[in-house]
Amino acid sequence: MCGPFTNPLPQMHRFAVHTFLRAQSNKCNWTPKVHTFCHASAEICQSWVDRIQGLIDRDLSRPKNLLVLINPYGGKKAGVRQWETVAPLFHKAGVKTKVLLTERAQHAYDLMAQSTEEELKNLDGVIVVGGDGLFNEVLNGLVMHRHKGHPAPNPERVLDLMAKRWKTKKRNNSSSHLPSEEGLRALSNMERKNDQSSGPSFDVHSPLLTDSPLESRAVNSTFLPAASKDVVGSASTRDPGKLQYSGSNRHKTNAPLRIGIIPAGSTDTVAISTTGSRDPVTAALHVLLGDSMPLDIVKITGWKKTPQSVDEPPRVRYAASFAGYGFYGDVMRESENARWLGPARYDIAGVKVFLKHKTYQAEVSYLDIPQIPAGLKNLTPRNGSSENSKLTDRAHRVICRVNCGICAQGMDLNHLVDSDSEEEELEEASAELQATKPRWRSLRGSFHSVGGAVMSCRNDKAPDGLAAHAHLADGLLHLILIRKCSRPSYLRQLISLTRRGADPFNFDFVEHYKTPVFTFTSVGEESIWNIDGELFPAHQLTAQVARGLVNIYARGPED
Ligand SMILES: Nc1ncnc2c1ncn2[C@@H]1O[C@H](COP(=O)(O)OP(=O)(O)OP(=O)(O)O)[C@@H](O)[C@H]1O
Repeated sequence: MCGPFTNPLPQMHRFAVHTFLRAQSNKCNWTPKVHTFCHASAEICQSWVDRIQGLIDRDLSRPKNLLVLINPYGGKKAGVRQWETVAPLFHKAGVKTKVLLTERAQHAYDLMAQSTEEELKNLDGVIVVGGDGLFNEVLNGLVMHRHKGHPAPNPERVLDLMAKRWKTKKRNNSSSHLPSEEGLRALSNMERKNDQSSGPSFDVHSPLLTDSPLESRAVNSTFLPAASKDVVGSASTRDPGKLQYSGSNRHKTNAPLRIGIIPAGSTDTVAISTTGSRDPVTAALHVLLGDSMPLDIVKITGWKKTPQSVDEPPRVRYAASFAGYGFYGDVMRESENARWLGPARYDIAGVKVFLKHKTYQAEVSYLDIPQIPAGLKNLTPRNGSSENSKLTDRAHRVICRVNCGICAQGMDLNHLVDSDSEEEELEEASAELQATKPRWRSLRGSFHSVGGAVMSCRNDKAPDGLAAHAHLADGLLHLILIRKCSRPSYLRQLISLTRRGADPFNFDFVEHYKTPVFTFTSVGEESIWNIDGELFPAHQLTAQVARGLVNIYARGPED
């Protein structure tokens, strides 16, 4: 805000400029700061005010019209209070807000899904005052019927074609790529014998997708420089009531619709992973300054709720942070029965599920991209050896922060996913070309958990996140497999997540791969998927990254 007022001392005139300060302890946490300027001449003061206001008004990335959705029952039921804390900032910045309290689960989803394109065009953004669940509802409501992505590869088809191609290759070429022992193990996996073994199985060149799993959607990946944008703005109004978009007489910015999140949930993973902070005022400042960045989203397709299900169409859900099976699904299922305990329900459910120490048989396939741009290159395992991949991964760990070079590279992996390539063609291709080809790899075993993290998934319990060096907009997710291990070993792994700087992948029962897509098939007793904190039963599942599918009011963590 900036505006002149008269000094009690007769000859001085002053005006105030509202901006913010970074906290010394954690520079991701911002506090509002007011600078006061004065001059003896009222005209000069006014000219400065006009000049600053003119610059603010010309910044089209700043929102003017927002829809605010508050979950009054999320987290510690502090949603309304959090909004009341930050609403004066929106008022000062002159941002119009339409505020709605959600009345039930799925309310936010319905509002977004039922909004017409015209209504959405008249909004600069949707602000979620709640947790990851509410964010997920808004995300799904916005993209479910609007996102025209590539069809999900069916897990069964991936496995069958891999087996078929491998058999063909073996018949045609006695000097197969694979050591015979490994190949035989892989083949026996494919034939679904009751194999309890663990370890990497086999790979087949050329993905089996009918189309690329990657989004080539042009994203607004302008990572806005902090310094030029840090004056908040001017007068505002709060406009509570029903959902009515004011289409006329408004100043539409040129930025795409963005989603903002004022954290008021139990875990607030999305807010912490995208801004580094759980502070509502910081979150509000990111919105008011017009911060903008694309965010990768995982499209989850589930087939068959149970192995027995028949004639069920596949179900789709989009996730912004994490899809986890086994331990993560069981904890979520257990905690849903104890919502009345508030955020403490996760701890209690976690202990209960940990003590049961269950494992689940599954087959997991992922697309290995052997050649990806510099900076990411060595993060992807190249030879299936988990030991090797762990070493390269540790050596090239890059945390996603504000102005992230990796996310800004504009990586387009579509050319790597060439479904027309015939196996023979590939055989003839140079070694160099072969090295650039994506390939499916498949694993089978008993897992405590199977997880896909598309962002770091930082939270209070895991300060570095489940996947500390996952990027917000690189088009890849982190596939994390926890194989069967002893209870004390698993406990050590879980504890490593709670310690800053520890390495939760440095265990011989943990496997970790970066990929744009993976498929999953359960082979025995079933757990349930936990997708951004919501339960999702699926016997078979595909997770594919849609690169930069949505834009958010954030710039990435500064720390
Ligand atoms: N008025 C309401 N009454 C009951 N449930 C609601 C209402 N509004 C929203 N919900 C549901 O509450 C769920 C959880 O909300 P939210 O994500 O805000 O809090 P949380 O689960 O405590 O936090 P987190 O997801 O960060 O752990 C949402 O998925 C939504 O379906």
